[in-house]
Amino acid sequence: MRHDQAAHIDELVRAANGYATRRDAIIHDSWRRCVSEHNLAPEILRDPCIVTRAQLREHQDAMEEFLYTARFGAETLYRQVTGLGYVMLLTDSKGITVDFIGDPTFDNNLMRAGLYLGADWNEQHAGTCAVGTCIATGQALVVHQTDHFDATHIPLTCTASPLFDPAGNLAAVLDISALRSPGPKESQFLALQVVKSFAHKIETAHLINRFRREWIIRLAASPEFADVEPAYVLAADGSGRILGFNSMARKLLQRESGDRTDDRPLVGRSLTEFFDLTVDDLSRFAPSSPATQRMVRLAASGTPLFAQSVAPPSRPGAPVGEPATPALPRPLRALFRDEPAMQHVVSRAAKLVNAQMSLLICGETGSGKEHLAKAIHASSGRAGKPFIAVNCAALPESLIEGELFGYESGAFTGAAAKGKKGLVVEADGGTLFLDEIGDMPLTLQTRLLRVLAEREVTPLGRSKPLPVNIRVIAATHRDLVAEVKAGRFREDLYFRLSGAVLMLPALRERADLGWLVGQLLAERTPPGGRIDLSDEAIRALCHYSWPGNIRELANALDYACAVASDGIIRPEDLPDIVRRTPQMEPGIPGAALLPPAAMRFAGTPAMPGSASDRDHLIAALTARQWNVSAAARDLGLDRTTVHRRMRRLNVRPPWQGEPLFR
Ligand SMILES: Nc1ncnc2c1ncn2[C@@H]1O[C@H](COP(=O)(O)OP(=O)(O)OP(=O)(O)O)[C@@H](O)[C@H]1O
Repeated sequence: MRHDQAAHIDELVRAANGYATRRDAIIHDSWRRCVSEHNLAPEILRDPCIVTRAQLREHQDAMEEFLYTARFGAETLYRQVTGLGYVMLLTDSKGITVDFIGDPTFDNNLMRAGLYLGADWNEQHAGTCAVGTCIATGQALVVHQTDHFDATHIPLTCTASPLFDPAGNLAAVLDISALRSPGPKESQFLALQVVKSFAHKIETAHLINRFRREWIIRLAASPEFADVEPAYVLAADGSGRILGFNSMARKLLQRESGDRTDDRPLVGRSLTEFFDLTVDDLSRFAPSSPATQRMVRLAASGTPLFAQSVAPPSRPGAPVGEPATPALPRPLRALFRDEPAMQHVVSRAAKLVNAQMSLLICGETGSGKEHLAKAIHASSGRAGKPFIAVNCAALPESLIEGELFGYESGAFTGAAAKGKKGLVVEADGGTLFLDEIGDMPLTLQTRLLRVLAEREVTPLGRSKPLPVNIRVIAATHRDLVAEVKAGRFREDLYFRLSGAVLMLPALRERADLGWLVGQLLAERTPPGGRIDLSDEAIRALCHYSWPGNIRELANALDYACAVASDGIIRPEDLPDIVRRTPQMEPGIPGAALLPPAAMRFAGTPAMPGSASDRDHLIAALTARQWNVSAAARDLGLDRTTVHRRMRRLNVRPPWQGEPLFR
C-alpha cells in the first residue's frame, strides 16, 4: 500500500470514530454512511465491480428513451472537455455506467480505476464517489482526490450532476472524471458548472422531446432570456394539467407550493395553482409577440416571469392532450405487412431515425439489413444528404484505410494525384452504412473507433483532422458478441456501434412472405404486363426455408420470370432447389419440421397477401356491389390495380365459379 493511501485510511478511521474533518459536509456525511450504513471498511481496497455484458444491456435497455437524448448531450460535453484529460461517464440511477466516452485507444489505467462501461459506481459498493454520492443525495458535486472513500480512487477527480426525468425521478447521472488534476479542489469548480449546465440541457431536451405533442411553456426571470435560454420549462396538456418539468421548474413549483404538508405530486396539478393564468391564456405567449408583453406572475409569491409557449401541433380530429399514436414514416412502413417481428424492429427504428447514436442491424445474410438502413436514412432529417454504403468484407485490407479515411495527394506511392476524400468525409451530413462490420480488420477498428468518438477524421498524409457529421449504421450477420469474446472484434467499438441493436427476422420466420412475393413480383412485372403464380408454385415458395433470405427469393423470382412462358409461374419455372423441397400438409407426419412460414401457408392455396389486405378489398367491393370501378375510386386506386389485387389475393365475385387466379 502506498504512503498516501495509508494516510487517507487513517483520516477515514478518525472520521468514523467521530473526529471532525475539514471535508465539505456532503463528503463527511457520505463517509459516515459508507461505514455505518454500507459497512465498508476503510482499509480494504476494492477492485472496480463491472457488470456482465448481458446485465449492461438490460440497464441500457431500461433507460433506452432517456439514453437517446442523454448520449447526445454527453457527447457534446465530452467534446468540450476532452482536451483537458477528462473522460465522460453516464450512469443509470443505480450507478451502472451505461455509456462511456474516453480515450478510444484502450487505456488500462482507466479500466483499473473503474472508468469503463458497465462499472458500478453506487456508493454502497464504491464508497464516496461523485456518481454514488450524487445518487445518494440528489445533488451535483465534485469528489476530488482524497474526498473519495476507497483509497484506490484517490488519484481521481470526479464531477457529477443528477439527471431527472420529467416527473422529477432520478433517471441518470452525468459525470466527468480525470486521472490527474491539480491539488486544490477549487480547480474543479468550473467543471461543476459545465456539467450542471449540460445536465440542465439534457433534461430540458428530453422533456420537450417527450411532450412535443403538448403545450411547452418556457419561463425566464428576464424578458431578454425568455426566448434564448429559459431556465424553467414545463409541459402541460390541453386542459392545463402539468405533465412534466425540468429540475429548475420543479424546484420553482416546489418553492411556490411552500406548504410542507402538501406532498401531492406536482404532475397532474393545474397550472392555475402556480401561475396567474389558465390554459386559454397560453396562446398569448407565442414567440411572435414581444417578450416584454409576455409577463406571467407566480400565484403565491407574485414574482414576475416572462413566458414563451409552444402549442401542440394540430391533429385533425384528435382532442388536444390525447396520447399520440406514432405513425411509421413511409419508407419504414413499406418494409413489411402485418408481421409482428418486423413491426417490433421497425417501430423501434422509427423512434431512432433522428437519434445521434449509432445503430447496429443484425440479421442473416440477405435479410434486408441494407434495405432497412436505407429506409432509416430516408425517414430521417438526413434524407437529402448522402447514404454511403461500405462493404467492410469486400474491400481488401490494404485499400480499406484509404477508401474509408481518404488521403492527401502524394501520401504514399501509388496514391491518386489529387488525393482521395474518403467515404467517411463523403458521408458528411448523411449516413455511413458499414456493412459486414464484423469483417473489419482490427487495426482499422481502432481508427474507426476514434472517428466515432471524436467525430473527426484525419486522412493519410494530413496533419489536421477534418470534422465530420455522420450517422453511423453498421450491419453484420455475425455474432459480434462471440467475435468480441474471441478477440477478433474490439469490445469498445462494439459498445460504441451498438447504441441500439435491431434484429431482423429471417425470411422463414416472417408471416408476410406472401405479401413480399407479391411486392417483388410487382417490381418485376413490365408496365401493362401481368405475371401470376400457380397454386403449386406458391406452395413450393412457402415450403422452402430461404437460407439466403429476401435476396435468394428475389433471385428465384428473377429466374422464374425469365423462364415462365405465358405469364404464369409454375413449379417447373422455379430454381431446382426451391422446387425440390418436399411439400407436406400440416397434420401429416413430418409437417412439424417445416419452418413457420410454410406451416402457415401449407395447404392454403391463397395468393400472396395478408388476410387483412384481402378483407379490406372484399369489404370495398361488397360496399359497391362488386362494381370494380366504384370500389377502385373509393380505394384511391385505378381499375387495373384492383383487378390485379383481386387476382393476387384470390378474390372473386360471388357469382363467379372459377377462381380468377390459378
Ligand atoms: N422489404 C423488402 N422489399 C423488397 N426487397 C427487399 C426488401 N428487403 C430486402 N430486399 C431486397 O433483398 C436483397 C437483399 O437485401 P439487403 O442487401 O438489404 O440484405 P442484407 O441483409 O444487407 O444482405 P447482406 O447480409 O448480404 O449484406 C436486396 O436486393 C434488397 O433490395
